[in-house]
Amino acid sequence: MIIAVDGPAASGKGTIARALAKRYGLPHLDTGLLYRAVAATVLREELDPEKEADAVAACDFPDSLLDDPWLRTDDVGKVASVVSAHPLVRASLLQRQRRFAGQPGGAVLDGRDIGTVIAPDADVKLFVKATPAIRARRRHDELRRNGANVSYDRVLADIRARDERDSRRADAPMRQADDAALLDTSFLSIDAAVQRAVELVEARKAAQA
Ligand SMILES: Nc1ncnc2c1ncn2[C@@H]1O[C@H](COP(=O)(O)OP(=O)(O)OP(=O)(O)O)[C@@H](O)[C@H]1O
Ligand SMILES: Nc1ccn([C@@H]2O[C@H](COP(=O)(O)O)[C@@H](O)[C@H]2O)c(=O)n1
Repeated sequence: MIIAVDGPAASGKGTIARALAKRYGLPHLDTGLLYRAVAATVLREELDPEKEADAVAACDFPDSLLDDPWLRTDDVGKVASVVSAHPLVRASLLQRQRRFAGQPGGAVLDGRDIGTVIAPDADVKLFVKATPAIRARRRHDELRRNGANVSYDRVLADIRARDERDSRRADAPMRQADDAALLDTSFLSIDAAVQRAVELVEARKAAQA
């Protein structure tokens, strides 16, 4: 079974994807990490994220980079959203994601274009959303827990800018696939959001049986 989980930054899609992977015994890929690894390489090598050729050169990163906690920071996330708009960067990361999705038994992938581009034939597609203010609150809390000294207003502005870039780019913009179930986590606890996701997966499985 392939489960595609898409949605904007800090909507809770990673939390839900990890929980679904555990529940159904499937491997999980956080595809945002791949774009973050490209961004981190661009930053480390002092390349220009706006230049497609520079970003493409950064796609050849070592797998070990994916474990670097630096990738999870907001600064890297912002640059990830810039490099991810280049079609040649997306093309360079496409096969890796498709191979992961296509492994025997299936997989859970979360990102922005899983249900639309990476795995358009996924058995189950979820689009996870929450209001920008609630997402900013969650991300701000998370950053503060991790020791970052950043204001809520700055986090909200970053989230809005990232939404804008991710949904307006020409190639593989973030959007809900026509056949994806919408899961609004704005007023759900983590447990309730995961429970709802499981219900949606079970409903989709039953409809396909
Ligand atoms: N339903 C929820 N209620 C409260 N907090 C939540 C909920 N879902 C997730 N969170 C928290 O919000 C933060 C962002 O969640 P998560 O990392 O799953 O989002 P994401 O959509 O994968 O973000 P990104 O695209 O930036 O990787 C985390 O600190 C997580 O614990
Ligand atoms: N399938 C995807 C996944 C991510 N992106 C881009 O990467 C940025 C960081 O992603 P996170 O999920 O780790 O926040 C994101 O803002 C997107 O620009 C993507 O394009 N496609």
